[in-house]
Amino acid sequence: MAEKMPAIMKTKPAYGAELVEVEVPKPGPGEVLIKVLATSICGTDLHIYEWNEWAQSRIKPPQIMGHEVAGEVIEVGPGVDTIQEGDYISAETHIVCGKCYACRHNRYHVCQNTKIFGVDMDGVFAEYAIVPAQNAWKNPKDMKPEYATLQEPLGNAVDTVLAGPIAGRSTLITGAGPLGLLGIAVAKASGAYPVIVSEPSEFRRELAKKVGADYVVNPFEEDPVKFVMDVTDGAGVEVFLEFSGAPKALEQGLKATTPGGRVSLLGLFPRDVTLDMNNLIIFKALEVHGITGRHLWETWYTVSSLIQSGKLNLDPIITHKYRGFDDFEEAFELMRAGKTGKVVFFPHKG
Ligand SMILES: NC(=O)C1=CN([C@@H]2O[C@H](COP(=O)(O)OP(=O)(O)OC[C@H]3O[C@@H](n4cnc5c(N)ncnc54)[C@H](O)[C@@H]3O)[C@@H](O)[C@H]2O)C=CC1
Ligand SMILES: CC(=O)[C@H](N)C(=O)O
Ligand SMILES: [Zn+2]
Ligand SMILES: [Zn+2]
Repeated sequence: MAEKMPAIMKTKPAYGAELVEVEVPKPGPGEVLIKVLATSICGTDLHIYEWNEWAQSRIKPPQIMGHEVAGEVIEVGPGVDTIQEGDYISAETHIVCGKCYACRHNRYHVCQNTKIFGVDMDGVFAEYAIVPAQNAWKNPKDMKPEYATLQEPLGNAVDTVLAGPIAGRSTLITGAGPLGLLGIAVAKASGAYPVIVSEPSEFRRELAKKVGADYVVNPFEEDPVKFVMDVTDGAGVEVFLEFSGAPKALEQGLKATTPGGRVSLLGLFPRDVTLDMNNLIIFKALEVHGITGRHLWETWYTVSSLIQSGKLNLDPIITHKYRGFDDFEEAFELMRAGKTGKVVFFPHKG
């Protein structure tokens, strides 16, 4: 194995990132070293790349970026007995403390001391990477690396879609970015019908259709509430899944949800949102879920089984594949421009 490797690093507190040569790291106690077989870009990586306000408050350059991954374990650190050399793993990115009030109630997804790799420490946009053994998830050997790396964001989508009954339920999804597209795949694999998607980008509406959306609507040209009422004979949808983080989409979705229906909110809003709570939520007796991270480890079992079932239509979502990191700037800029679904790197060129 080489002693040096290329890595996409946030080198400076400014826009962008650099492809640099760094030492291949050694696994410390409780850690494993993986050969990265596939790694994908998350919206959070874009925020770090763009150096937005959140990134400025959280990231401490220089740091290797990236957290969605699939790889083969090539070395285990001292004290690791759950993972072995040769295991094919993905990783939960939230490193939880196991000791706080939330953890002691098995609510690891809201651990108050969560650290995230690729955010609070070096990440996986490299040929080799360190993963804490407690965060490793073993994959079946025949799972394609480009699917295995998507399990972490798929976990967000699974928790959003499956927070309540979905089979046979009319469903509105607002936002068909990478996460909304994964949400469509999960909703369709789980038997939702009809799945209506509201998304302003034509490119992403087309992707939504390829993934399996039954209807798509452009909320900037047509009223999505009327659209939903027409499709559902005036009833509104049973399930509203918010994946856009757009305040207007939230309001429209709540209006389009049938009284007594279920709402799951994953999208993060850029500012405080003002809503007519009485008429949009309380008098409609809506069941509202906030969604964050993934349930450990229940969500990972569901995600892995869904992929293995062959029922998740992931191929149209993976719009860009890169061998090596040489074109990483193109990948980031395309994603920033909304011209991608999921972007996957295969770091090893050979
Ligand atoms: N709660 C959590 O744990 C997590 C939340 N997120 C959030 O999930 C959301 C989705 O993530 P990505 O797909 O990566 O984001 P994205 O920004 O790529 O996708 C959002 C999509 O919403 C669309 N959109 C904008 N205005 C709209 C409107 N009025 N109606 C309908 N669609 C509209 C955009 O065109 C875009 O395609 C983001 O807000 C992100 O911050 C991401 C990861 C974890
Ligand atoms: C911070 C992240 O981007 C991560 N995917 C998460 O689920 O929290
Ligand atoms: Zn992420
Ligand atoms: Zn905790």
